[in-house]
Amino acid sequence: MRIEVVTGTDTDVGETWGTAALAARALVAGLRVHVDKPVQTGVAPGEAGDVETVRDLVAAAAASGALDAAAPARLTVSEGARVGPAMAPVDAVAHAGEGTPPLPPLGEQLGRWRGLAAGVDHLLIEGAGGITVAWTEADEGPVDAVRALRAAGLDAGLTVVARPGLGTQNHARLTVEHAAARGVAPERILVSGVAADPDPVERANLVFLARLAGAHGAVLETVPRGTPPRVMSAR
Ligand SMILES: C[C@@H]1NC(=O)N[C@@H]1CCCCCC(=O)O
Repeated sequence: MRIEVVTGTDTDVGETWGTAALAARALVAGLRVHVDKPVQTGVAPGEAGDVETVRDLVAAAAASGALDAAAPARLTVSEGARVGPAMAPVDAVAHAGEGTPPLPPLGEQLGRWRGLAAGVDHLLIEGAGGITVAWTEADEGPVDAVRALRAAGLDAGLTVVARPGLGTQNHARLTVEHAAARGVAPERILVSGVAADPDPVERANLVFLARLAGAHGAVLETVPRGTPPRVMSAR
């Protein structure tokens, strides 16, 4: 049983796309996969959230023949909480108005993850935005999640999803160094949305990110643009 907590270097860097690619890779290997989003914000009741997007991408990949026809049945998804405003989770609760329940505390999320992990081979936990964005009112986020999972005896690691374009060097380095300083060196940097023919900026960024990953014992992998989302080892 493997648990992978997925965070971004920022919001909108292709975290869900990267999560779908990681799910697809595990499904191709024949594993039973669960994708959980502890806190989904910015989505109204009944609308598709990020985990439904992952499920739809996997279904489309199977329909196109890129995944075996039985793969979608090996994938399950869930959300821990959903809060309407498109804001950081703590702010979303504050702005959602009276009657909005507080965010689930980390202990409650941990209990859910233990239950979810028991039924599958691979559990992916997708965050909300970047590494310091809190999932709880006690200011806990992805690093705390990995630490709590490990403290509970589970095999958990951290993946950082980065975008390929200008600005990613600073965001990626801050993210990786923050995680490492808190005792959770990322195991993977996943560059989401890499062009088939990267421009000089993207090529330089891939070199930079490979060096950053190497310095922290992480692997660098990419998810090319274009469906289906798939993980490739970096050039
Ligand atoms: C709205 C989006 N929904 C979601 O689940 N993640 C995004 C939230 C990102 C929060 C970024 C906070 C910040 O870094 O400023």
